[in-house]
Amino acid sequence: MTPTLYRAAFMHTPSSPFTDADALHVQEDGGLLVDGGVITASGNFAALRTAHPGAQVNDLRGGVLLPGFIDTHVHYPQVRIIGGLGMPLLDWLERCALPEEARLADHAYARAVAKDFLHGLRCNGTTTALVFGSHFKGAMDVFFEEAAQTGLRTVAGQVVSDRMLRPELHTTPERAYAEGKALIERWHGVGRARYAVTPRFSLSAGEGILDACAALMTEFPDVHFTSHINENVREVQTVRELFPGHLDYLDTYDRAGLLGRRSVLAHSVHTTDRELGQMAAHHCTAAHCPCSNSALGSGLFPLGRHLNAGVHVSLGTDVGGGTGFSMLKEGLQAYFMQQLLGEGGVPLSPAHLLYLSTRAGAEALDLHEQIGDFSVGKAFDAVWLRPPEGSTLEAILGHAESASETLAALYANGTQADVAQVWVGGDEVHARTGFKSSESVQKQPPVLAS
Ligand SMILES: O=c1[nH]c(=O)c2nc[nH]c2[nH]1
Ligand SMILES: [Zn+2]
Repeated sequence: MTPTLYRAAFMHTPSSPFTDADALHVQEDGGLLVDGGVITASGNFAALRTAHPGAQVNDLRGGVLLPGFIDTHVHYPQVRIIGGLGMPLLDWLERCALPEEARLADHAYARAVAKDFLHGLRCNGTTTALVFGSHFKGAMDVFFEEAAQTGLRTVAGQVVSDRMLRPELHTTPERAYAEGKALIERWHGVGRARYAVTPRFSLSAGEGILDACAALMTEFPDVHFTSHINENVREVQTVRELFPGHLDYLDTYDRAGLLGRRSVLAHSVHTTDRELGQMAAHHCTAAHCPCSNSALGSGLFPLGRHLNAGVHVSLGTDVGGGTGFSMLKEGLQAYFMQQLLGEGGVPLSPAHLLYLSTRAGAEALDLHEQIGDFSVGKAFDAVWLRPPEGSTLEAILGHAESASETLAALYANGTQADVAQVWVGGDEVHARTGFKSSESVQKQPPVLAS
């Protein structure tokens, strides 16, 4: 097939701005040559055009091209209950989340929810997600079937618990193991799907369930692990009472043998220094979910303490405790919360926000050799942000004087309405009306033109 040369103003962070002051890479009139879904050359458009005269040009000027967003904590069964405000975590679970999760016992309902969920991801420019699944195996088969239809990259798992939720959401260690094994054998590594072993949290998962999870991870060492940790003070206190012989919350996962390079722990708001030291030693990731932490009043994420301890941090929307699928909004809220911490906060630049919503997620999932930025050899997973004509964001971008200002404006103002087109592995997975690859795109000067 003829390679495609994408012409766009693009930005990406092939390294971390937390350790590299020059992490933000910008091409104002850039070119990305894509062959078989993989970036084979990257640089200035004119130079690439000369070197590859036979390539088919896809002109994306008039917007900004970013690596596809990577959401490292988002709940599939909760898409339809986004917006339950005014409750702390445990009340919100009981009143909003769990009644809806019980409805996914019905496969037809689960399929409709999966479609809504996957649509929410892709029309917000999210190309990869670490997905907290359903308690029902059937709803997970449905989810993976629907995900395969969309072309998105998903790392997802059946959620397992055996106490303190609702009886219909409880399983046994034997069933958790058997159903997890069947799902891994059917879906892990098939197309763009991967599997994550997913006990809901230690509050609802006794030692037998955690051991069943560990057995799966021993048998299938390249699957992922995800759960919640230290989100809410009442939750933390309850876990302490349920595991009196354990040192702390992290120790409940650690002693079961669940922590490693591919472990992503959501929230980590009330984590102790001992736990941070162990998370770093195990190379775990903390998935920061600032909109959810704000909506449920869980607390202000201590980003500086995580970074100082050497814990990797990524970003998650935590739909439906969170307030929507936009990783732009999530980045902005992460910035706000560090601002609110005053001197204890980490000042986040636009480059940090881009890194947290793209490359940091790829590292969390151990997929950074394949996705997360626009380096040569990476899959072409991308989101083209192009504000609608006449929008405020269009006006702001037209007057931005630097790449950093442009990026800041995107995070401060960008919404789903600005997502014009989305690709995964070079395949178009979403296009706003009027922006199909097959249709001719209006030619406009690049937003970043100097
Ligand atoms: O924000 C959260 N959402 C959930 O669904 C959940 N379950 C356990 N802990 C949780 N936290
Ligand atoms: Zn969650």
